[in-house]
Amino acid sequence: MSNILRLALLQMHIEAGNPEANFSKLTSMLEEAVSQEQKPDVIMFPEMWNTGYALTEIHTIADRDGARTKAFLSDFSKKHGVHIIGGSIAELKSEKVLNTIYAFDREGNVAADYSKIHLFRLMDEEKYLAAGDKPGRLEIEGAQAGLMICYDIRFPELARKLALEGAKLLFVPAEWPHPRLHHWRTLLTARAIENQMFVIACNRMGTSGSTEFFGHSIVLDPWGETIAEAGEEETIIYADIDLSLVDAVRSKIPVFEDRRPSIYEA
Ligand SMILES: O=C(O)CCC(=O)C(=O)O
Repeated sequence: MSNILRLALLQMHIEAGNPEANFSKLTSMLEEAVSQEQKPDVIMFPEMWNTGYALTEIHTIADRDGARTKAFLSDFSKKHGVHIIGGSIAELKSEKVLNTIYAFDREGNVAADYSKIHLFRLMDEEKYLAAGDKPGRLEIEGAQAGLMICYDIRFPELARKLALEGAKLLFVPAEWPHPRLHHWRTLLTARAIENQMFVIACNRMGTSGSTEFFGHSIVLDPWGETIAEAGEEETIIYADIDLSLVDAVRSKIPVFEDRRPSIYEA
């Protein structure tokens, strides 16, 4: 089993309230990613890519039980033999709308589902969406990975819990807007450094109403160094990561052995 994983992050524009346009855009970007000479092992995309933040109509346009999304992404991952971290979608479940990541293995099986735990009140999420209540984890080529969505990265406890449970990678789909680029880069870098893990974050780009999204999808290594980062345009970024770096960093600076939780954990 190789320690090297090739990643593709689809930094796409999302049309609010138009799932058809978004499915079509995603399809063409997925086709582009798998047509590269060196096919990616893992493909991911941004938060709420099916509907965008059309919150006032979200109940009507959310994907019921994620059925359409799951069928589409399962077929694609199986056909091309790739892992997919399916961004997140607005999903209607028991008459509630959740913001959910579905991840797929190379055979098209659902490898994990995770619904955003922390709702972002600055964008009225709590008025329209229900929060998830369990962490998201999966295994990719023998390595444990964690899932978080956008605002979740402001909660270091969640990333630390995932790392303590063995995660070496953290995937973060997002719709993170201007003017908080500094927060985006700083928080993601801090999660990578403090947990000595790869952080792979895919943001949307483009505008929606008066909100401007800056892209800057990024892949950070366990030292917090940037391996790849997009600008503000619609693009796909590719990155090769060597999973053995996690153990190397953790043995050089043994943060996890040096923790003293009895002093600072409630
Ligand atoms: O925390 C932030 O500044 C942005 C979060 C956000 O836009 C979201 O969770 O959708």
